[in-house]
Amino acid sequence: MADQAGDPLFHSHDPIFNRKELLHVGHVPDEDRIVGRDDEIESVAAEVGAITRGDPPNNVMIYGKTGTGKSLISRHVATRAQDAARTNEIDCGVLYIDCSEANTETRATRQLALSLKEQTDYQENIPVRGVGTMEYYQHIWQILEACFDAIIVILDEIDKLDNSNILMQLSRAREAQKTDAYIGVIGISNKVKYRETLDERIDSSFGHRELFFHPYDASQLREIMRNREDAFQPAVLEDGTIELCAALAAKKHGDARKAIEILKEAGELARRTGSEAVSEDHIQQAQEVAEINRIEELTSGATVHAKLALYALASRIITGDRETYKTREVYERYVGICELVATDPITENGLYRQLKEQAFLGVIESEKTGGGRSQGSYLLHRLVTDPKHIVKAVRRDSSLEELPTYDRLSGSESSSRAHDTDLSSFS
Ligand SMILES: Nc1ncnc2c1ncn2[C@@H]1O[C@H](COP(=O)(O)OP(=O)(O)OP(=O)(O)O)[C@@H](O)[C@H]1O
Repeated sequence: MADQAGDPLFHSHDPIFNRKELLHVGHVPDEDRIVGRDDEIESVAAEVGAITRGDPPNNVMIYGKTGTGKSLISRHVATRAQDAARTNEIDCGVLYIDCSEANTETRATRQLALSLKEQTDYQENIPVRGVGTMEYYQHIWQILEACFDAIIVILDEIDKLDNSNILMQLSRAREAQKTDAYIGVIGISNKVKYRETLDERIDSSFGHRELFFHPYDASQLREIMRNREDAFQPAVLEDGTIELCAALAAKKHGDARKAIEILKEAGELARRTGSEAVSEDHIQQAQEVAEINRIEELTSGATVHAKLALYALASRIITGDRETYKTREVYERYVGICELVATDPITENGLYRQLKEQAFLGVIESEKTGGGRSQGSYLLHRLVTDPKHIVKAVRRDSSLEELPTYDRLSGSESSSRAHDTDLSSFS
């Protein structure tokens, strides 16, 4: 076998990245790389901080759009509280549960029990299957009794849990004499209306404070990225790239994750194309890739007809002179497109339902407009993103790759190619 270090196939030096791990999705940055969240850090600490003095903490719910630092700040404060508690000789555990994966009470309690076991020298076997929620709670109470004075449990994406009983069990554990340890829960959700979904009994026993994290503005996003500039080799990021990346992410909704992802993708693009620097052009291209990926992900569970409906709306916008179209107008285009891909169309009513589902997923916006008493009202549909991205995302479906490209629809590609599609039905 060839010696990898000496094999010219594998470069020992990465010309673009220096510490790429700083840009990985799951990376938790050090304290000195956290920017623009001082007030939020203090607010969360004020709720759970009593733990560090051996007093009962408050539960707290953090709301905010994606990428606004909810998970990061929760983990950061919980870890600092754990350290501060230790200096006061208080044993405080920190547990993080991603409820989008552990989305049932059994899964969440199993993960809690297993994580607690991992942090201690608890000897009893905790089976991973074949036992119910009650048994996992038993292990949790036993471990808490034996090993902890307090714990902070972070329940990320809490709205994905199929029921919220765990909140009641954790907040009533002392009262029900299951354990003497104090338990503080930090719940995290993108859905501001989560509280309304809680059973009254659970809501009252959970008795939490609510905090709202606002989106970052462009200057905060710039700072967040500047603080990770050493992810790249010195002088690789051209002037203006971070500013552009921050401006693009701020335009979306101030999502720090998106900003970091775009920066990383731009670096990958530069490396793939053999460039020595990351330019504004790489950032623009990376943003497009990120947006197409996002749409592909959002529509991954959708039917072919839903994708064709989206494509029909996008193609109307590209070839027309308006941003909004009625269901009937989208349907007419959709029927023509079905012919192109040899698929039987569904009914107009069926298409209307598909469009409504896409509105629910946040890919389009549908607004009722109309017409006065005699004319009746109708829906107008608009895309939330650039139609070019929709066309590219839909064409990634292997059964739909024969659909006309964006360039073909917009007329920027010549129509003399061998496999040209007849667009006469699009007029
Ligand atoms: N204030 C900040 N300073 C530095 N990096 C940040 C900051 N806020 C967020 N980030 C980075 O942005 C990414 C997303 O942050 P985080 O996971 O905390 O967002 P979130 O609000 O929990 O999003 P979601 O609801 O999608 O889970 C992470 O990589 C995180 O390190």
